[in-house]
Amino acid sequence: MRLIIEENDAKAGLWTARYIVARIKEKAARTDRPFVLGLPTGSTPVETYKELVRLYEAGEVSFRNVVTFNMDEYVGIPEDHPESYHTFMRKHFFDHVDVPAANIHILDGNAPDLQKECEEYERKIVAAGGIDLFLGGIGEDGHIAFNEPYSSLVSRTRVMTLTPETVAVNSRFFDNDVNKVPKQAMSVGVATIMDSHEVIIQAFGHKKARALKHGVEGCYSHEWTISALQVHPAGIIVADEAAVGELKVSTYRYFRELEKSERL
Ligand SMILES: O=P(O)(O)OC[C@H]1O[C@](O)(CO)[C@@H](O)[C@@H]1O
Repeated sequence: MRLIIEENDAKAGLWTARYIVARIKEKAARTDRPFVLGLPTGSTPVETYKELVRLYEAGEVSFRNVVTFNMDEYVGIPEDHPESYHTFMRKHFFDHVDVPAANIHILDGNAPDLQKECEEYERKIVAAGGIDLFLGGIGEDGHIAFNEPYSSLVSRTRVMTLTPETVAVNSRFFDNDVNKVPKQAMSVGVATIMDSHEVIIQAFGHKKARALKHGVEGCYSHEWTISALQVHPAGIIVADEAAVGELKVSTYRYFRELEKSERL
């Protein structure tokens, strides 16, 4: 696992966006096959999307040959609801870049058969050749996508019941009213994410520090689903200084030194 520590979320967003662009270009240079990108929503990736849009507008990258799979969506709210992940993605990314509509995949939280929708999503990922790079964030309880604590670490896309903690945290997007927050979501599983060739998890702010500590220094455990990244061959955590605030000094220094030597 690599741990990239940047001063703040804006710098971490730049690092991540540039890394993604480099990967897209690298694949384009060796094959015509599309780059398959897993994408998150939430406040965490906003700076990354801003930079990806900026790089697109500057002519540094095209998303014409990129296929996307979003990690999750609420169950039961209209697709055009201001807080649906469909709306989020259009607002922050898809409306500003050249990714073809046919290449975009987001789970349908209103599908007549949710289970079937989840199974088809897994099949579509396989048909696309698997995910090259999955970008994600973490919840304060260490969840990745909506894989709440005690989710199976070999889970696949399915309907999840959100914990009261996640409902409370997400109520900030629903007039601070927990009753307005959907109680269920569809989410890729931990194994869906871990099957990706590369995984980048972003963590910003002190509110994520406990989750990050468990993810980096804790045991591989379903209690903190972020810990699954420990067994991924190419996992990267991109954090700001606040999010690494609970790490041991020795852990912090080790990862810092590692990155210095990687750059040599
Ligand atoms: O970036 P935020 O808003 O803190 O949200 C964190 C996490 O919540 C989710 O949006 C949903 O669980 C994840 O996809 C994300 O990683």
